[in-house]
Formats: sequence, structure tokens, C-alpha cells
Amino acid sequence: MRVIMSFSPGQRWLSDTEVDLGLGTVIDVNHRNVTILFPATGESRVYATQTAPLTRLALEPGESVKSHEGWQMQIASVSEKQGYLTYHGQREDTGETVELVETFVDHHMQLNQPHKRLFNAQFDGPKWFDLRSDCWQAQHQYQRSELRGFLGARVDLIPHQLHIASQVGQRYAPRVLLSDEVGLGKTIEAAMIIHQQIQSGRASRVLIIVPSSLMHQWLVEMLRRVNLSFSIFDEERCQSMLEEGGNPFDSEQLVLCSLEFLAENNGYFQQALESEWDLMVVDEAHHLSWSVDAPSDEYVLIEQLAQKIKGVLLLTATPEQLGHESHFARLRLLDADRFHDYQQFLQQEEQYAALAQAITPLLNGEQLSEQDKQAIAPFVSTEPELLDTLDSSNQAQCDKLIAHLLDCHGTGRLLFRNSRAGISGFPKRQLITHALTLPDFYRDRYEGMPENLLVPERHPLLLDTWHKFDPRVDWFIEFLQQHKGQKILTICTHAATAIKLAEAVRVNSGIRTSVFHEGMSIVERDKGAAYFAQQEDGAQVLICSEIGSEGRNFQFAHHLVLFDLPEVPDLLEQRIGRLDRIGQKSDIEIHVPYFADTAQQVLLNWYHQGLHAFEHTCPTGSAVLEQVRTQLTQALQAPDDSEIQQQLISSTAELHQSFKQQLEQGRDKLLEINSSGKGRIESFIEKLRDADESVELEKFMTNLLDVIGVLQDENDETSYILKPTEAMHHSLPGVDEEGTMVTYERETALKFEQIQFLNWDHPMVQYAQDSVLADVKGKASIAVHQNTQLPVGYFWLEGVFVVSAKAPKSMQLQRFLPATPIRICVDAKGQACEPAFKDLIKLKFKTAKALVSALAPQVEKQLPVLEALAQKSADKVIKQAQKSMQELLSEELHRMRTLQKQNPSIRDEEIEHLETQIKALSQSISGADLQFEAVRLVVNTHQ
Ligand SMILES: Nc1ncnc2c1ncn2[C@@H]1O[C@H](COP(=O)(O)OP(=O)(O)OP(=O)(O)O)[C@@H](O)[C@H]1O
Repeated sequence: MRVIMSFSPGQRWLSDTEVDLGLGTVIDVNHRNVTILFPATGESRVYATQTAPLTRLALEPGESVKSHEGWQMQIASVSEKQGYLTYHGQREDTGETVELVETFVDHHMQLNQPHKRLFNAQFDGPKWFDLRSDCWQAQHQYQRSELRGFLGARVDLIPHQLHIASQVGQRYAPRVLLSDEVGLGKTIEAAMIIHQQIQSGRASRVLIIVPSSLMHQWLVEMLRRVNLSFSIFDEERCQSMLEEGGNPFDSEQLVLCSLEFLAENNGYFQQALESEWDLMVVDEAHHLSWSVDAPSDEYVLIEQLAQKIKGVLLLTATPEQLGHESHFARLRLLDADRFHDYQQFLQQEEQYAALAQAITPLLNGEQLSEQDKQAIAPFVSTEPELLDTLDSSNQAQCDKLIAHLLDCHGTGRLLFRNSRAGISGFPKRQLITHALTLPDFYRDRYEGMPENLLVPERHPLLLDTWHKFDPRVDWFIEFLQQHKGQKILTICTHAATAIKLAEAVRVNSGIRTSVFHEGMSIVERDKGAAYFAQQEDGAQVLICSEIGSEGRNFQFAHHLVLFDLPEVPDLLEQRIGRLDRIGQKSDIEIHVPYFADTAQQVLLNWYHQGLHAFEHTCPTGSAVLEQVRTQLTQALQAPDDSEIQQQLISSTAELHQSFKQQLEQGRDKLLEINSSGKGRIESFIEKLRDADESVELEKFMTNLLDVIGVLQDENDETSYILKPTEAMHHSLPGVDEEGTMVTYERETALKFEQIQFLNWDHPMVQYAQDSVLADVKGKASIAVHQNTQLPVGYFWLEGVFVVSAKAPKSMQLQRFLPATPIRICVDAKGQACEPAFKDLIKLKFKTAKALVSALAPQVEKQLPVLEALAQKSADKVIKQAQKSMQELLSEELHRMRTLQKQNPSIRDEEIEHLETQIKALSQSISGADLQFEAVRLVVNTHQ
């Protein structure tokens, strides 16, 4: 087979990365993309023409080819006309001279049968046969591995994240709300879920929608964490694609765009809606505000997409930022049937709260009272024995009951929320206040409007000048000078404030300053943030407007200046969350400059003394604000009235305590256990750690790269530099001419981002194996072996066979019957034996050819023996696959049906999918076939 790269409809191509798709046909091509249909699996793929991981099926004389009518021919010659190959030769059945245009090649054709290559003298050295066999074995193990999709994430193994990713990633069309507290890793969880969905074939087209300020960060996180390369879709990109015609959104599999972009461009939004997606991810989903009468535009837009797209992940750290009703509405996006009535939702929440309270003794290792049992009983009506025979001192029984309740818990399957309280290792937060005197020019202007002093610089007459007189500016500059060499993140509400403040710092101090606000383009914002992140010669201070308070990673700094305070507690939490996030190594100092005895101090006291919101996360903030809103407004209007202030603080503190207690006792405990995975995820993490420590991959890849001709130089103790050599058959994507640094160690990969983290999930590892298997190298091989006990010319015939079945990827056939290699060896007498050859020697071509000719009649006699033995093993493999599929999926189906009676969040669609899957898989497995993949003739010698 030769390699040719230019596309025309009807040509036949093979996927290098998804070998099991079978033989594909080009059905559409333009100068940017090519669409290939793989009839054997019924799937099609769109690839960029420049980088398509495809190999043209171009057979050569001596090989045999099967026509779509079923007859075979031996190829005598090949011609090419207008981009199409025509094979000339004789039919094997009738001897008739025929020609076959590639368009009519059978898509089930078995390619390059090994024994024919052997007899045609198309053989390779013994190492190629071993490499082929090893690649099949490695792929088989990988496809069966429960760690698939997890190994490749360049992340620390953090239990709650892995738990969520493993729970959600394995579902069919997951629809969940990820709402861990700020900075606990929702983006990472989403990345791992997407990665798993893609690796397992459950999803291939993914649309991520984020606020524009987070686009670049998502792009980078997806690439560096899970090697997924998303394409940014914005005005410019869509415009350029429109000129080519067609729907721009169809041109890529992984698309990232901003919510603002879709909201502002109805035309593009409609095209996004028309395109087919498997999974949609929406970050900062608290922006989607909703009420019965007035859903926001953004909500309506996402709702339309969510109605069409099967898998939906919504992310928000502050689900109740826009109120409880909006939280309900986001659940409604996930399952509109189940969450159709807000009042009913409130009632259900109460019931679950009662359940969580009743279960608390068990969680604390105590006995259940009769009253507790009564409260729990309705939730185990399908399996009452769980409660009736419960012995509270039997941990296994308690765990089983808790697991059942978690499954049944109303939002348990679609809502995940972890809090810092449940996770150790977070730094302390310390508030440092800086009281300043209100200058007269503000006091005079706000006579009678004291609440406007929260952001005094917003006065229309002061917009251009305030920074010249405002004492906060002098304080700020002095503060920066005192903290020379330390990174300071500063957040204020308005872009105009950020701009002026930055200007004042630059003019008056020369300190390196960067800004980040909505008036800047996305590229400018990213540049601003990168300048701040830069350690050497970077900006000391980044001054952000409120948009900088969301989602971004600034944990390399530990000083936060809040130049003003937001009026919503969740926004305060978002601001602090920029530094208080995974990866923060120091305690955090939160600095608040304020004008004493003004509304600013009222708000500061309210947050600090009432809600303790600076030094601790404040999950009660939104609920408390709803209750004290009027009181707070009054207090802001009367900063001098100590009685009003006192009342506000005490009622806030009281409510805060009581809500906190309610949360403590309420449903959140169940939710938290369900979200953290405590007690359930540890053994999985252990397996991941074992895989990290195993040297299997490194040994395998070192050999593979060596055989295919990639140079591997040691860079240091834990990393290598890979370079292509001229000996390479074809290039390996990811290995650059200048050298690519790789490591097999997670720790090194986490420390040095420029180094590729090689693991079984990594595209380079997969490409490398696929390229070996897509090639014909090693399909036929010959070698000599020295054994003086046996006669010269005695031989062994080794074969690699592969059992495989075809099914659409989404059926996940590979869980039960991945392509399974069977390696068989028979000796010259037709006896099965265990090959134990050491030091096989490669032969010169002429000698090898002569040997094959001499032994051909005897070898041909043993081929059916080899095949019969392989078929026997294959039958066992197929039977076992059928059995384990039936057992596992029937059990899962039973579980889902039982659960659905109690947990309405299990959708009919999920159950139907499972039923269809069982039927289709059973059919596919029964139709599995055995393919002869590679053969090696080993001949005995005495020299
Ligand atoms: N497992 C991990 N290994 C390494 N770094 C991690 C891991 N989890 C999270 N991080 C880092 O911690 C920071 C916070 O993670 P992430 O952005 O996913 O949190 P988030 O919950 O989405 O935050 P926000 O609520 O602010 O949107 C990021 O810098 C991320 O790269």
C-alpha cells in the first residue's frame, strides 16, 4: 500500500486514528474539509484536508482485492485516472481478466492478507511482527481499561474531581449542573468529562459556551489539561467561513464560542442551533437569569440549544447568585419534564431535607431512631429490606443503604456541589482593612445621597478627574510600593474606575500595571492577564473590572485589593475565588480601603461582621440578602445611625447562623457525600496511581519509537527529546523537526507545561500505534532461530488474529468486545506450541525469499491448522463478550428501572437508550469476525 494525499469523492481511505471504522469513502470535499463515510459502522467524519489522519487505500500488484459484488481478484497492475485507482488482474473464482475501480472495492474487505504477503515475498524483519502484535495487545488492554480517558488528564489526582468526572463521564448524554464552590475545579471536571466522552465515543461534537473573558483560558485549559484542541468561533471566523457557503459550525468537531457572541448575532446562533452537537458546556451559568414571565435572552438562547443537544453540562460556582428561582430554572434546562413547577420543586426540596436529616446518624456512625426510619422508609419502598434488616453496626449494610438513597436523592444525579468545608488543604483568608477619611469634594457632592458613596468616582462631573484627588489612589500607590516584588490583583466594579486607577498608578509611580476590563478585546484582555502572570518583567498589579472576578486563574498572587465592594455576596465570593483556588500556596490577604463612617464602611461591616464573608466562604449570602435587602438599603442611606447599623448586623448574623445550621442539617450533607465521592473513589485513585508508577508504557513506547525510527535523547532524568529521523516511514504527528520534549511522569508534566505528558490516552501514543497498525509493515515476517536439538529447516508458524465486531461508536462495543488479538503458534508438525524464541535473526531478502519458496508447500498445510486454533479461541472470546455484556447491561437496566420509580431525574430516554444498546450490541457481538492480521515464519538453523 502506498501513501497518496489528495481527495476526490468516491476514493477509499482508512482512518489512522480509528482503525475499527473500516474502509471509508470520500463523500464530500472542499478546499478546507473532507467528509468520509465509513459504511461498515455507518459513521461519517469531517476532517481538515491539510491534517486529516487518513491513509489512502492504494493496493499494489501482488495484493488481493475484493469487489462490492463479493468476488476477489489478484492485482496484476494498477492505473490511475482523474484521481481514481483502477486495479487490473484476474478473478480468483473464474480466472476472467477484470478491472476494478476503487469506488467498487468492498468496504468489508480484509486488507492485505498476511500469508499472501509472505508468499509474495512482501515480508519484514521479526521486530515488526512483534511490534504489530504488541500494538494490538496494548490497544486491547487500553480499550478495556476503566482508566481510559483519565490517564491522560494533566492534573493532580484530586478525589472530588475524579469522582464527578467518573460518575458523569460514563453516562450516556449526561445532563448535569457542576456547581462546586469557586475555584474547586469545575473547568477541570468538565475537561475530564468531555475527554472521557470523546475517548469512549459517546460524544464527538462538542460546543463550549463561555463568557468572552474566559474564552482563551478555556482554550488553553482544554489543550494543556486533556489535549483537546478547540476552535474559537467568533465574528471573524464565522464571516470567513460564510464566504465558502454552508454552516460554519459544521466545519469543526470541537467549538468554543462566547455567550455574548451568540446573543448578539442571531444568524450565527441559528446556525449553531442547526448544527448537530453531542454535548454542550455552558460556563458561568449563573448569568442565565430566569423568572416565569421574564426569562433573560441568554436563558432563552441556551434553552433552545439544551432542548436539541442531548448532553448538557452547566457550570456555576454560585448557583443562587440570581436567586433560588433562577437556580430552579437552570435545573429546568437540564430536565424540563422533571422541573416544570417551581412550587413543587420547593416541596420536594423540603422532603429531601427531611431525608438528609434522618440519615445523619448513619453518616456519623450512630443508630437510627424509629422516627428516622419512618422518614427514610418512603425512599426505599422499592427495596424495603435495605431498611428492615439494617444493622447499624454493619458498615457494608449502612453503605448500601446510603448508596441507594444517594441514587434516589432528587437532584443527586444532576447536581454536584463540593465545598471547601469538605476538602482540606485550602489557605487561610485574612481581611486587612484600611480606613481613610472622606474628602470634602465627595462629601459635598453626595449631600443627601450617602448610599452613592459606595462608588463616589461615578459622579458625572468627576469621571475624568476623581483619580487626581481621591485618597484611595494615594493609598493604593503607597500600598503597591510597600509590596514591591509581590503580585497584587485589584478588582473594582466598573471598567472606567479600573482605567483611571491604572493611569494614576502609571503616571505617579511608574509601577508596571496591567488592566482587564470589558472595553478591551479578548486578545487585549488575555495579553493584559499574561503580562500580570509573567514572573520576570511582568506587571506588579492587574486592575480588573468585575469581569476579572469570574473564572480566571490568578492563584500565583496572594494579595487581593478590593477597591470597592460589590453589592451581591456571590460576587464577593467570585472575586476572592480568583486567588482562593486550587494551587494557591500561601495564605491570602484581602485588602479593603474604605472611607470611614460612610456607606462603604456599612457594606464592609455587613460582609465582615454579619456574614464573615471575607475570611470564610459564604454559602448563605444570597439567602440572607433576600431577607435583609430593605434593611441594608436603609443602613447604606444612614451610615451615621448606629442603631440601624447595629440592627442590620445582628439580624444578618442571626440569619447567617440559622441558614448555616439549616444547610448543615439539610440536604447538603447528602449532596456533599454524593459530590465528594468519599469512600467510593479511593480505590479508583489507587489504580490511577499504580498506572502512573508502572513502567509498562515507557517500555512499550521506547521500543515502538525505536522501531519506527524516532530518535529519543534523554533530556534529564525524567524527560526525553524526540526527533524524527530519515528512517521513518511516515511522520508521527506531534514529533517536530526541532524536537519534542516528553515525559512519562505526571509530576514532571505538572511542573513543566512545555513538556508533553505521554500516557495511554495521549494522541501521540495512540497515533503511533495506529500508524503501525494501519501500515502493512510486519504483516508478514520471516526470521531464523537456532536450536541444535531440532533439524535444520524445522519451522514454526506464528499468527496474530484479531476478533472484532462493528457497531457505531456510541454503542461502546469496545467495553465488551474491543478488537481482541489472539496469538497462536504451531510447529512444522501442526502442533500448537508456546513460542519462546530468543534472539530471532533477520535474514537477507534473497535468502528469505528462497526459504519461503522452499517451505511454501509445508507452510500452506499448517495455515488451516493455525486458523482453526485461532477460531476456537475466538469463539470463546465472543461467547464471553456476549455473556458479560448481557450481565452488566441487564443489571444496569434493572437498576435504572428500579431507581426511576423513586428518582424522577432518571429520564426515559436513558432507559430506552440502554434497551436499544443491549439489542444492538448483542447483534454486533454475534456477527463478530476473525481477521488474520500477521504471520511470522521462524525457521530453525544450527549456525
Ligand atoms: N486537579 C487539578 N490539578 C491541577 N490544577 C488544578 C486541578 N484542579 C484545578 N486546578 C487549577 O485550579 C484552578 C481552579 O480550577 P478551575 O478553574 O477548574 O475551577 P473552577 O471551579 O472552574 O473555578 P471558578 O469557580 O472560578 O470558575 C485552575 O487554575 C486550575 O487549573
